[in-house]
Order: sequence, then structure tokens, then C-alpha cells
Amino acid sequence: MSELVFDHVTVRFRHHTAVDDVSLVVRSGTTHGLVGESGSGKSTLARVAVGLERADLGTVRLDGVDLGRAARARRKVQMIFQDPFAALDPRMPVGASVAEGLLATDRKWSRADRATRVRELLDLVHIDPARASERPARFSGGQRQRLTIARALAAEPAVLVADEITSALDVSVQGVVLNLLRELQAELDLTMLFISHNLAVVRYVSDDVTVLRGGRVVEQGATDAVLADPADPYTRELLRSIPVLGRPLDLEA
Ligand SMILES: Nc1ncnc2c1ncn2[C@@H]1O[C@H](COP(=O)(O)OP(=O)(O)OP(=O)(O)O)[C@@H](O)[C@H]1O
Repeated sequence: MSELVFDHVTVRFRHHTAVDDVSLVVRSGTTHGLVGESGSGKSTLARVAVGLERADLGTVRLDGVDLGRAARARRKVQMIFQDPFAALDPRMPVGASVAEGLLATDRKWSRADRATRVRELLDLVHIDPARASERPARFSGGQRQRLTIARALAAEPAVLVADEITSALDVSVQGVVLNLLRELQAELDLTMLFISHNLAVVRYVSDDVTVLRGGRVVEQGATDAVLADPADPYTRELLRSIPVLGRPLDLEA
């Protein structure tokens, strides 16, 4: 089991409340989408989960353990960031970058085991393992994002937090990365908090959804139910930007 619970979380920056009493549950083996316009508090909430930000009130718990008090448990929550160009050290062979993720596991890895695991991880994200010695500059944006996913998976996370991971990519590549995530979800039974300002993207990967506005939850529930019958005008507004059924997803919005 790996359930991530945000329990009445509030985060303030000086007099500004970025996250205001937010509660949500990322159920084990499911993807929870977090959607809302720019500045609604999505990234701040994600940063609290991985310990980059502190909650002023409330707790984030992984399987009952308060992550605010347990740095070790926080390593079980791994974040994938928006910009795959900034996320990989340009001087390092990509295999070495992926291997960095193994440091977050509690095991000691022999050189041979490490190399084998890196090959497996590259294979999992459909990057030719023979390219492990190449630098990031030789890879496209979409390939780099797949490399950062491999590095996050190397850490054997209980929960993955994906923050706008497709928004820096060309629209043609976004679908490839989203499809990979769906494939990994099915294969590895991933538990994931998936953040995007784009409801079409969230709908594509999420079992449950929380809609944030101005740091507050305005709507929450099973994705299908929420999108079929949104109770809040703001969600209806976000939905209007999604193309009707039968037309391709507008992943660029
Ligand atoms: N370190 C900080 N210091 C002060 N204010 C901050 C800080 N980080 C975020 N904020 C503010 O908190 C609010 C929420 O920001 P946050 O980045 O969480 O929103 P977001 O929904 O992720 O937006 P975006 O989609 O643009 O990333 C914004 O008003 C932002 O300006």
C-alpha cells in the first residue's frame, strides 16, 4: 500500500495564503490529478509533499507517517519536474543521472547491479540502453523527460509527483510522455499525484481529480463523475476549454 494523504494543509508566504486548508487523498495504485489555473497553489502543494516547502498547518502523510517529521520517508515521494532540460546535468552521461536515483534506495548497489538496473530502467522508458553513456544534449525534450522519469523510478518511490511534466514539451511529444505514464501505471501499479493546468491532460491520466482555485479546493471526486457533472462554475469553465468527444485532445492548451 502507498497512500498519500494531504490533511487540511495550509501554506502561507508572508500574508499570502498559497494553499488554504487543502485535503486530498492519493489512493494506492491510482493517479490523482491536481488541476487549476496558474497561481492556484498546485506546485506549492507538491513541494510540501517532497519537503521543499513546509506546511504552516496540517500534515502530509504517507501510509500514516507524517512526512513533515520523517525525512527518510520523504525519499519515498519522488518528484518529476516541468523542465527536462534543467533537470539533467549536461556534463553527465544520462546513465549516471538515472543511477543517481538509486542513491535514494536503502540498498548498496554493486557497480554491475547498478549498470544492470540502469539498463532495465532505460528500457522501461523506451530509451535504448546502449545510449547510457551519451550526454543529455543528444536527446530530445521528450526523451529527456523520459530519462527523468527513469531516474525518479530508480528511487523506488511509493508515490510519484509529476508537476506539469508535459507543458515544456512540443505538443507532438506530450502524447508520447502521457502514454508512457499510462503504460507505467498499468505495469508498475504506480501511485501518482499528477499536476497540470490542462484539464484535458489531467483527464487522460487521472482516476480522481481535485480542482484548486486560489489555493482552495473547489471540486473533488472521481474524474469521470466530476467531469460529467461539474458542480462548480470554475470547473465548468475549465471544461469548456476541452474539445468535445471524438475530436483529438487539445494537449497544447
Ligand atoms: N516561495 C514563494 N514565495 C512567495 N510566494 C510564493 C512562493 N511560491 C509560490 N508563491 C505564490 O503562491 C501562489 C501559488 O503558487 P504555485 O506556484 O503553487 O501555483 P501553481 O498553481 O503551481 O501555478 P503555476 O501553474 O503557475 O506553477 C502564487 O500566488 C505564488 O505567487
